[in-house]
Amino acid sequence: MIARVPSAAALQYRLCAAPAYRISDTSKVSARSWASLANPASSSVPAPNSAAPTPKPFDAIPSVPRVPLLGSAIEFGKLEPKDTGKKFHHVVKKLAAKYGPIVRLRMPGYDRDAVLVTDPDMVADVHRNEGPFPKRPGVLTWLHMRERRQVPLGVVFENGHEWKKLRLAVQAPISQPKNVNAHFPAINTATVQAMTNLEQGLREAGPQTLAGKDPFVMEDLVMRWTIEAVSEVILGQRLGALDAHPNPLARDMVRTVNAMGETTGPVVMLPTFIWRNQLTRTAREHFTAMEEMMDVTRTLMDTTLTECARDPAKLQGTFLGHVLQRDTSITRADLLSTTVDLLIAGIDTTSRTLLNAMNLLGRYPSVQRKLRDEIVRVVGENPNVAVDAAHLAQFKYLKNVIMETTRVCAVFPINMRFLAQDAVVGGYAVPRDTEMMLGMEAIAHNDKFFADPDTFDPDRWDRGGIHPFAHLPFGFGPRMCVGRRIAETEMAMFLTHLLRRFEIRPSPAPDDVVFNIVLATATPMPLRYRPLNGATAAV
Ligand code: HEM
Repeated sequence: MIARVPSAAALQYRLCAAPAYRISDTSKVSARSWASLANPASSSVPAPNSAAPTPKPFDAIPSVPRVPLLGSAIEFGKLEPKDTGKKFHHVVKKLAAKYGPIVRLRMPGYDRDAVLVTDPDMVADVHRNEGPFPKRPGVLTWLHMRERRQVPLGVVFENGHEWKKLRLAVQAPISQPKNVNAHFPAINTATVQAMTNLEQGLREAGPQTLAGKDPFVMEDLVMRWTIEAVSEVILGQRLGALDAHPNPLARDMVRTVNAMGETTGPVVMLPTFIWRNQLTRTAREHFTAMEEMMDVTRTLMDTTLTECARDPAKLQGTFLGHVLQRDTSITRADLLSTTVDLLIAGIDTTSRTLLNAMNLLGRYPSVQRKLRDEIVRVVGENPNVAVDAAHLAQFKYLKNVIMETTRVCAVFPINMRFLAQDAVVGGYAVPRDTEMMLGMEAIAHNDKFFADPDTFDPDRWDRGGIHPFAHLPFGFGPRMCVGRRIAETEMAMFLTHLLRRFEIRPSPAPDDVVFNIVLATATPMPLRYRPLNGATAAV
């Protein structure tokens, strides 16, 4: 049966005035959280449009050539000859330019076609047909590793009822406001420590760096800060990732998250038998990194649980505590896989978005000034004043800055879904279970959907007129990012502290961005800082 779904163009394009974000009853995830500016007003499906034209057949969708084993990789390589896997976001844009906004292709290792869409109306068509248990394909190498180790797939890769069970277990502790707000003091303290580390780092790097003339490499510090914040929420304790001699487990985590990021793109472009048998160095490094991430998390979890057996109060309000106290259906193995998922999904995404935000704020001094003015108005000038939930609720421009950062510099170039039912997508009949690739980054950079798309213009989110499915940085529907509230809180907290202590000096745009699970700069993000007058002394 074809579900006739009217074009999303029929929806009202509303931004800030949108009523509470409503998702299917199967998910109790966040009501519209404070940074959710561009979420569609509702995910409910409008009444079918009986006047819709008969859909064109699936086979009429433009198709990318493919060969056995390699799928469409040869055509991908022609479009983007160098580092094709690492530049898959460019491939997506070039496919859209060559074949149009809907195209069939085959990923290496797959025996079925996927459909790539790069039009917000079609993204809406897909989400309206994702069903109450939205299904997303996994990364084949990650699935293989978990199957080999006989551990469950975890909340990111599980599907169906098993996913729902894990999702419900995760959701309350990490997305309900009262639970996230409970971690504010610890995240605040970690952020102050990160600011102290930054100032010390600038001093140690020399007067040119302290004066904001030479760049400062910030990746490691931001990543360690994110680990500190996420581990507070998940494990109920700070790891000491920001200490002068960081906890070795935190160091291992930075290393393995980076290695997983760097190796996934190239390895998934290889024929399956090559990575399965680990015939290349990158494939070997990839599997080693995944194994290590699992081992580090197991050690952390075991240590936490042993400590908490002695002092159960420690786990109060944390993800682990919540699951252990209330949910007997979650096994220890489920807990391990899902904790790995939360750490992987929560570290690189947030730290990359912050690095992007800082580079953009340096390049757009008037935006930075306007943001600092708002921060000082809401929290005050004294950098020692802690930031709390009431402050965050008052920010308006900060929300726009984060939203615009995720648009200009997305961390995920594509999102994925399987259709839950036969559907009409972009006027074509697409059968259920078809794998749909949503080219969100290509849409965000298309001047058809965003005026002057390369310009960092946070005010555009107040002007309205943006298609509600044109920018979904945290995804959409019951399967949208479960860590959104934590991510928003962390980023707001970090920028609020940073801009009260430092000026971000102008730097060039990063010249090379690669697909390392998330989009990341190939070399350190160009960033320069200068402490504001006397602001740092009292930390
Ligand atoms: C700026 C930061 C972040 C961005 C841009 C981001 C973005 C996303 C996106 C686009 C998805 C896919 C949603 C969909 O399929 O509709 C996702 C899923 C997910 N994210 Fe995030 N995320 C961020 C931070 C976090 C954090 C901090 C955590 C956890 C602490 C987290 C945990 C997850 C998990 C577990 C999923 C899978 C949810 C599921 O399949 O049910 N994310 N994220």
